[in-house]
Amino acid sequence: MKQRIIDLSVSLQNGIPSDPPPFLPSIDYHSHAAGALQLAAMFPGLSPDDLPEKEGWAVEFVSMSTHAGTHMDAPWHYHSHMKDGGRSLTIDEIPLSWCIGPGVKLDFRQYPDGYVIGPADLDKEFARIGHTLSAGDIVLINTAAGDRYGREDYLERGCGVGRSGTLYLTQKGVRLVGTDAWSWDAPFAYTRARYQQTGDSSLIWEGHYAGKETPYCQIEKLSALDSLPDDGFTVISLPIKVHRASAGWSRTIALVDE
Ligand SMILES: N[C@@H](CC(=O)c1ccccc1NC=O)C(=O)O
Repeated sequence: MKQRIIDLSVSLQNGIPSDPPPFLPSIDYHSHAAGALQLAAMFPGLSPDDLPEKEGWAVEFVSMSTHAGTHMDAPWHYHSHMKDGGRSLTIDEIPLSWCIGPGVKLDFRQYPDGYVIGPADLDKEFARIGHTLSAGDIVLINTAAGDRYGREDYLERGCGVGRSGTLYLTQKGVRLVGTDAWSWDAPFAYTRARYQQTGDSSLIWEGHYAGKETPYCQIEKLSALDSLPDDGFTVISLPIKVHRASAGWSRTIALVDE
């Protein structure tokens, strides 16, 4: 069967507000002209003028966190150990069977920024699209943040999934979820206000911390979720293996039957 490939990943890019300022990625581009000098230095007697149109190699040096761009969080990101005491999985330990599977997309673009999705919202959306959740499904949420990537308000846009919503998914055997927002949790600007009003620290990062009970991974900063069907597609998201790390950059794609 013929399959269409949809790229669900963003490009890492300088100069866009993709993360809080201290965490912005930085890409240092070395030109073909600079590369000609580097290459010539490795071959005594060679001049940059001897290279094709005086060009050597282009290369980039990148400084960034493991959470820059489209990436997958491992349970180690949200706690060092699980509720039962076992050490949390790091990104290099995630079973690849979690990373490839049937996808289902939930459309939460109409929910207000900062809204915390719970089981009733999930039930309503699964009923609307007529999908029965199965163990191993990869659940992607399309939020209002999706079409704001690279814009000033990206970090404050979209809804997130709370503790009860996350447990609803993981208790049914979901091991990988994804969002086009900055975090699986609601934007911190809203959680900060709720924390200030209530003093309740259990509201902070509640969706992430729910993974201490049943481990799961979340892909963040996805792109183009609006071009996916509701279900009937395969997600492939293979995180780069960074030894004992909390996350890995992950080129994420969907395969849709034509
Ligand atoms: N959005 C992520 C956190 C995150 O992206 C992050 C956390 C710590 C340091 C840097 C981060 N992001 C980008 O560099 C989350 O809520 O899991």
